[in-house]
Amino acid sequence: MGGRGRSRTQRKHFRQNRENVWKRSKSNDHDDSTTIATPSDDANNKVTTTNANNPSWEPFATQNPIFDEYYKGQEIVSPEEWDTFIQCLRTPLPAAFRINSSSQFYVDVRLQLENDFMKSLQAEDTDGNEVEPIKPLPWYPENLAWQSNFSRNQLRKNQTLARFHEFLKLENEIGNITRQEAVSMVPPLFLDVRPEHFVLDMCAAPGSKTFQLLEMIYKLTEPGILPSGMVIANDLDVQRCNLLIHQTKRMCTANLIVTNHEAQHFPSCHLRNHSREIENTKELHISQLQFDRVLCDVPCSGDGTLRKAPDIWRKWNSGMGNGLHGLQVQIAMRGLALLKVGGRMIYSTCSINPVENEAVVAERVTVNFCGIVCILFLTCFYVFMDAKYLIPPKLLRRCGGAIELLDVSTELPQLICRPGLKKWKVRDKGQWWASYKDVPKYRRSVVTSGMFPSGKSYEETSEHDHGIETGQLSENSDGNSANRPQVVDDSVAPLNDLEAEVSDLPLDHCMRIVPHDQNSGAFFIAVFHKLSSLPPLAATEKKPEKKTEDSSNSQPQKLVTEVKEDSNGNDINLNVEREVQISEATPDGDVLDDGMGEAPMETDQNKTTEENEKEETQPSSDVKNGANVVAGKRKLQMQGRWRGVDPVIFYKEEAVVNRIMEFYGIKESFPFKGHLITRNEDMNHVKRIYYVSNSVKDVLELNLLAGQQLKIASVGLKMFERQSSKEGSTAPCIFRISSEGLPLILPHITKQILYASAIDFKHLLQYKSIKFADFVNPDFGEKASKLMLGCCVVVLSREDRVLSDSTQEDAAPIAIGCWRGRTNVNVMVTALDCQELLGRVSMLVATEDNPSIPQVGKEEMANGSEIKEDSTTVAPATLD
Ligand SMILES: C[S@@+](CC[C@H](N)C(=O)[O-])C[C@H]1O[C@@H](n2cnc3c(N)ncnc32)[C@H](O)[C@@H]1O
Repeated sequence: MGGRGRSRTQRKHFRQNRENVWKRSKSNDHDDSTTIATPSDDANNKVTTTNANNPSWEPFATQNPIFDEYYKGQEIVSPEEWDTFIQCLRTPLPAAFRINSSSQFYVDVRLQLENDFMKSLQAEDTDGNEVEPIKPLPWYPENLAWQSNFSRNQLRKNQTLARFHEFLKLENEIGNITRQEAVSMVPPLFLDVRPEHFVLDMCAAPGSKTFQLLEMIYKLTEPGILPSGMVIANDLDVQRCNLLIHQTKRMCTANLIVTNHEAQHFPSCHLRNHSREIENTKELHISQLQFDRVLCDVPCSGDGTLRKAPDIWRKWNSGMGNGLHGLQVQIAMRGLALLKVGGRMIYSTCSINPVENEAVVAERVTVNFCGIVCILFLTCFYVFMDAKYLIPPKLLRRCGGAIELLDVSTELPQLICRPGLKKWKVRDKGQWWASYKDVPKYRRSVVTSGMFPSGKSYEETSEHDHGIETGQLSENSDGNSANRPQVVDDSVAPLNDLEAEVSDLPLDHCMRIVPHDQNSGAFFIAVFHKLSSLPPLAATEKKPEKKTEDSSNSQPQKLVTEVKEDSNGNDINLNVEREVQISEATPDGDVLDDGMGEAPMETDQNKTTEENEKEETQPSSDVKNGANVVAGKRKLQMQGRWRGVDPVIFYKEEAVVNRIMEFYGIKESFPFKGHLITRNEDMNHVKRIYYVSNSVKDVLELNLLAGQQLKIASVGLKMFERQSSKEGSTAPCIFRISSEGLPLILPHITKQILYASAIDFKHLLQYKSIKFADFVNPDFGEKASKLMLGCCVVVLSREDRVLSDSTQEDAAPIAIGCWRGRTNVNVMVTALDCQELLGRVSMLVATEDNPSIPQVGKEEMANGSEIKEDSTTVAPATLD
């Protein structure tokens, strides 16, 4: 599992993804500046920084007076700390990365970091610089997360650093490490995920946290055994979803479904209205989607990532947070509805703004789900209706008690977190508002009561002082009319001396990470525990939010089949096809305007899942012959009601499945039949067969019965691929085992396996194709010649593996997929993976007892620059 089998397309996506890529070094220094953050280059503490995304190489301005005014006003840090805080925000972020604990070689990678790089760098004089070049993040378990912090200058002068840099790039490409901002690694650590959990990651792209969640699900599972839990990773944005799919492919997991929904409308596939189907389906294990754990890492203004994305300095204004508050509440409340009683949910943002953080939490804690729905309802119509006709929020607070806010700050004692704020103000159009009662009527569609610490509605706070309503003008401290519609320039408004409301909720249980505490980005985390079912929702018709005057940049979206559900995620009304116009005050995205626009719900992705997955070891051939292509154009695929998405079909071609089982000698004990799916309706031209875990199978079956409510972008582990070469099609079994699927199926197959000595295994990796007669061990060649024509698996013989302290006795076998041709054995692994495996195997077996094996290990591992990125194809079209 993990670390193998990535396509060229996938690697390209990695490189394009700012969050997750270690870019290959170029001779250009500017490019290097994005490769590794270089705080010490900012020697003069100038308020500028360079960025490769800036085409003119103009430095970014790293200051914004409105930002300063806003956060000073919010007292985000004490006045004494302000200078340290703001200076820290202006320096680039140290690079951080995680070792993928699902990778076969993760222990070796960690040892290399601890024993080789860290010690060597400590021993060397790194240019007299006091910055520690690499160190494990003290709060991350098992030394699996690291931070590196050195300058281009140091990199140029220090050979160990240069070697380390190459090592990072290679390991990232291979999938053994993932680049991820340090603070972004925190939320999953508080989620307490166990292997049996059903986990929902509501806003998951590009997938850094999904990857962590999957690692947690897989923790402690034996090779070849799947955990009983699963992860559903959802994101609204199709392009970002694709990044997520490529990112998580490195996990080689059968326990993941990637979906493409608005999180606030995520379906629960409840079968209450389908009792007939339930009766017919005796084996259905679940009748509704409910989750043990929910991660709600919502879209936010992203100002906590200023050190990584300095372009935000220029764009930042206080309207960003205000505009996102409503959406954040909706997503979080949907998460709570889908959470099982007893479950845990995390709400997190990479924003510093209390309106996006504590205010969202307060809204939920105060009134819980039922209350929020009603508050949203009130908010939508406040502008139209007199408050006296609406349900008083005092009543709504009685719904409280179903959710508690946990204090988990002691769970990671080494992580420096500050308690959440209990008081803040709201700023809108250059005005500060301390209480909702002060907000003029014409702004109450934008500034809602839930944004304030008390969460009190107009009725509650105004004490019937309806001056504004009756047209009396009130004046703010500057003598301006507070309720007269006026355009106030955000940059010139004075900081009002208002006394902020103080929340009486335990918002100090929330955790704020500020940059200067541990040289990191900023983050906000709140942990919820669901104590009991949420009160049933009154028959409230959810209506589209009124388009506010701030929503000029929102896109109307077509939402098909909005499934109405009550507060516990039960469907109220299924299969109602209608169109709703949704408008949001600001576009979403983790960092606003990140160049990835919001995708409409119905997208014609124009490509099938199969087409999207570029062939790894053979040219694409059979798509053209498939039924999907009509008169040169692809017919639009349909997944239930979702247009433009490939269907998910259980693969039940009895003859083919039996042939595969027979050819590889798949053990009866392995749950095989019923676990295979394809994304192609034309069974004669299926190119790939995917394997799904029990848990994913259950969800897919439920989804089918519930009318395909889930819009599934990706599911299953690619287990078999059709071998479409001439020779391949004459083999007894035309489906070869894919490199992703090999670790899972290997313990369960009994045929087509060869055990190679270290020298023959290495020769295979080096030469890729070897004639039977040319193996060092003639016995191996003979055994190979006796296998059936077609796919086979070559396993490094255990006797030839030197098990060091780091490699446990029960370590997973090292194996590669090959093709037994008429005269040769051919390796079917990408060139990059061959190179990396060669290095690892060399380290494992190159000993004094084995002097014939060249000592290529360490150099090959570190010398990533010698590896040609494009040399992916190793299995020749003609296999012999
Ligand atoms: C902060 S990012 C998530 C980062 C991600 N959790 C990770 O660790 O890699 C927020 C994500 O929310 C997505 N998003 C925005 N609006 C959404 C919505 N209404 N429903 C679901 N996802 C949404 C964006 O496309 C973006 O990928």
